[in-house]
Amino acid sequence: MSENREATGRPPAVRTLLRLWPYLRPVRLRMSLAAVIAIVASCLGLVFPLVLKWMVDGPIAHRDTGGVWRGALILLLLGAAEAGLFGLRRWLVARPLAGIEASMRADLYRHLQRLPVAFHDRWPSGQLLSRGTTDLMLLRQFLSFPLMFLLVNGVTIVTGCVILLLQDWALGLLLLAPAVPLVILCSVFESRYALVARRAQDQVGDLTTVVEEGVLGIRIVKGFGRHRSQTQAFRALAAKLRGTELEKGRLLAGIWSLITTIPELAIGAALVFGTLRVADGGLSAGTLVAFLSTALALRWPVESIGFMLAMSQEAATAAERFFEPMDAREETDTTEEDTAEETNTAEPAAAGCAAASAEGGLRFEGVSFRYPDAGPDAPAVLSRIDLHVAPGETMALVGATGSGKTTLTALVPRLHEATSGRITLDGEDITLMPRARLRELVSVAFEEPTLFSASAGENVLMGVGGEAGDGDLDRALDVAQAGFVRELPRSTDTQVGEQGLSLSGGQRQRLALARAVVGRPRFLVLDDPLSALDVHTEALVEAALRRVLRETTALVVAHRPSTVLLADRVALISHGRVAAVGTHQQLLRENAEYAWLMSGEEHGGQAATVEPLAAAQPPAAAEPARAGVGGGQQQRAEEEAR
Ligand SMILES: Nc1ncnc2c1ncn2[C@@H]1O[C@H](COP(=O)(O)OP(=O)(O)OP(=O)(O)O)[C@@H](O)[C@H]1O
Repeated sequence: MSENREATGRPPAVRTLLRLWPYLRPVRLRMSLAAVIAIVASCLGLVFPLVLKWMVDGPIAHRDTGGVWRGALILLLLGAAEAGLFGLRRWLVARPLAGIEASMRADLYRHLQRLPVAFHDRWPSGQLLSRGTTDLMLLRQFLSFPLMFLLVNGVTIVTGCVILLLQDWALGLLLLAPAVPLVILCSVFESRYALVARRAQDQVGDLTTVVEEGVLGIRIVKGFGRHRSQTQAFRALAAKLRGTELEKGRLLAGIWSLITTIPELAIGAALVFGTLRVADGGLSAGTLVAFLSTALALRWPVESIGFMLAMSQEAATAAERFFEPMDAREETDTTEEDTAEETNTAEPAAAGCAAASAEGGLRFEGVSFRYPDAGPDAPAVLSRIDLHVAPGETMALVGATGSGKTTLTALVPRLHEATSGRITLDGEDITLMPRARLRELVSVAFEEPTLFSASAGENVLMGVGGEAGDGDLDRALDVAQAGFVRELPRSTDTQVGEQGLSLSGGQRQRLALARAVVGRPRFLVLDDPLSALDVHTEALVEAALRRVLRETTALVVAHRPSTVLLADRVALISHGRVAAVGTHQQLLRENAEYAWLMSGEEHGGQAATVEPLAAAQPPAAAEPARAGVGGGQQQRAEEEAR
């Protein structure tokens, strides 16, 4: 990831940094005031040499002790004022900068939530994580320090140079001569450092991804004894990052030594030249002292330019990385207005399907789909799907692994957008509906149940957006046979831990199912939601689900016959097309592929000889071994790895 980006053209650092203006705008007055205060404080430092000149040529030359004390007092007051003003600047910027960082982070998070699933399929989560943490921290540091001090030090250097030239133009020119090579060196350094800084920050993102995967996949890592290879992969990335950081260090050391040495040589030359002129009587000792003190006072502003340029480059890189995901287009209609509109217009999902028109139910009309990152020449995952699930009907989707069942279900809540064709809910095109309304109408539960670091109850109630009462929670838990929650130490208030990993797979699946049904959705999309349950629990969940399915229009991906028996009709998906639609019995009799899929036989088995399953049989008893398609491609890959 990191290497590719270096090759691409980058906008100039200044242009990237200017994009931060909308965040700075609200605090511009406070920041400007802080900058003025810092400039005054910094220029006060240049008054010290002038006081020294006055002391050397005046009270010290005339042995006036009172004058020396007065000079010392002035120096003390100047020092106190300088320190006080710098402290005031710090106080002025601390609060607005923390605010800017917080609002940028909030914007990024809000935006990520609204980006399409296709975006998240492409982007490693560690990259996003590092942009929301490390990069924003770098930006805050930049706004707090280099942004202001490049200006402050610039003004101080210009003022100091004017003072130097006014004191003695010949010495002044001698001292300023290195400015030209320094500017050239700085610009070369800047362009080199920009590339290395980008590489380092991308590598931090890659490293974060590896750490995250290692932590989340700890069971697989341990289960397959992969900790060594994981550690090696981590070490390799960490070594790469270390190399890049060392490269940064080398560049910084190079520019720092040049920025320090060249002015020091100029000061040395000015000292020799100035001393000769004092000896000749062409220059007063006080003027030479003042000149050299001014030159020394300018050392820090000049020397600091090197690392402030480095920090600015890192900030430009951080801003570029921040705006990359921010520039990605959000799902088009997920706006606040939609939410408001939805609140006003959406009928309660609990209204059931009574209002369904003749066009009602869920309808796919000539729907095709190709994953956006698959490329234009890749074959479509779904081709010309025509399917109608009547109001109140449950349709099972059956098909071999990779045939496109999950993809088809993902199109209903618009997790992906159909490439062509249209999908309607009760006659209404889903692309014309506000997403918030669509997602209230449609509830989903996926095979891989995702839970959040919240209480079990909160996880379930996510399915209704927080307006449900205890009755709904209890009903949903009963339907999903998730009564185990009540046995937990703090009942439904028990925290389920990160991603619900403190629960078993079956328990997580039941909570995810409870979340899907708690809002009594009009349309229910279930992607093999019972796969992790033992046969007894599955039979209980199915019995309860049957009642829920009577009140809703449902699309259920099914791998095993017992789940298929929940459905009124079955659609067989084969290579991204609807190969057949009918009842379970019909398809068993008439469709060899379906019969084979339901038989659980190895590929090549005699599909035609498969005994049809009796629909009247109780689900658990009707179930043979899990159908051959059960685990999916990922699971198969894991088995192969084993
Ligand atoms: N994000 C993605 N980007 C590109 N291709 C994808 C993506 N997700 C799935 N695919 C591909 O789309 C095809 C259909 O996948 P899908 O998950 O819909 O199959 P499925 O029928 O649900 O399989 P299973 O029964 O194993 O869950 C597969 O070839 C898969 O490799």
